Amino acid sequence: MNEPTFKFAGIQMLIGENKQENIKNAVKLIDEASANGAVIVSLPECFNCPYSTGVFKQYSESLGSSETIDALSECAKKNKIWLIGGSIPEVDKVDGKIYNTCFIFNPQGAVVGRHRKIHLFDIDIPNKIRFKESETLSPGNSLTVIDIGYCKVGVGICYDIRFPELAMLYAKENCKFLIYPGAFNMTTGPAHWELLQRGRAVDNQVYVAAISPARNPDSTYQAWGHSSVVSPWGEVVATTQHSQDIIYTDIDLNKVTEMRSSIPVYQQKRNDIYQIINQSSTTNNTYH
Ligand SMILES: O=C(O)CCC(=O)C(=O)O
Repeated sequence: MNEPTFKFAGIQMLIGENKQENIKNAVKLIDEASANGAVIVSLPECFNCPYSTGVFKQYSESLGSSETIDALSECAKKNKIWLIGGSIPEVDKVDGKIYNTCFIFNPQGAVVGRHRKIHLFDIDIPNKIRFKESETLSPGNSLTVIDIGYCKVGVGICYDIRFPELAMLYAKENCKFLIYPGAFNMTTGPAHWELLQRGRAVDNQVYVAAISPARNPDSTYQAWGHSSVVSPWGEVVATTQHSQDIIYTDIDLNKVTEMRSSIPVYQQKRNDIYQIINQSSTTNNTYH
């Protein structure tokens, strides 16, 4: 077996209220990750604004007139890397709706993917946390698969990780690496963040990365942090605490092949008694 290995970096950055400062910090950390050999880098969810439904509209931008997208494009091109652009509040120029969107850039700086969060984070855990993204956001309707040359990568945003069907569809599309920019909190983070990553990784025999903002004591939303990467075997192969940091992992695709040949669940699935079907109506390669 001689599959390629490539270096991934996850940027656990501190996010504040100043959009320009957030963009500047993101670019500085991506430059550092690239200088350290990363060929694919991911930012966290909502990296250019506070994570709060009340401000998404104010911070939102559209493709074609976006200082954030322009800066990421330039940064991907300068460093010649694949860049999973965390997410930003995106306003659609045609329907005016706001989405929680991850733009993805190739090493030439072109936008090659746009993942609009499919599952909105609407939860209410009494006396702990209530959050309703649907108060201001609309859900996306399509899967996002990017071929980075080494392998195909499937992208989800935060709450999307709770839905095993999405990860299963990505595995069915032969993705070997799933990346979830996310921002779990102090209630669900300790309970479910690592568990969900390990579950998605073992079920689908893929690498899984989940990349969080650093915890900002001044923020109304306290992010759990603990950005991590999990191997197809279910081991946490990179992680950190809650401060600003960059995590690095060598993604070794031999591990995917080994796992798939030693425990061949894919050949053993009982498609005669169950099926998982991609019913998304839109393709994800036209953007406006
Ligand atoms: O699923 C969770 O517990 C947290 C999800 C979340 O914070 C998000 O979708 O932004």
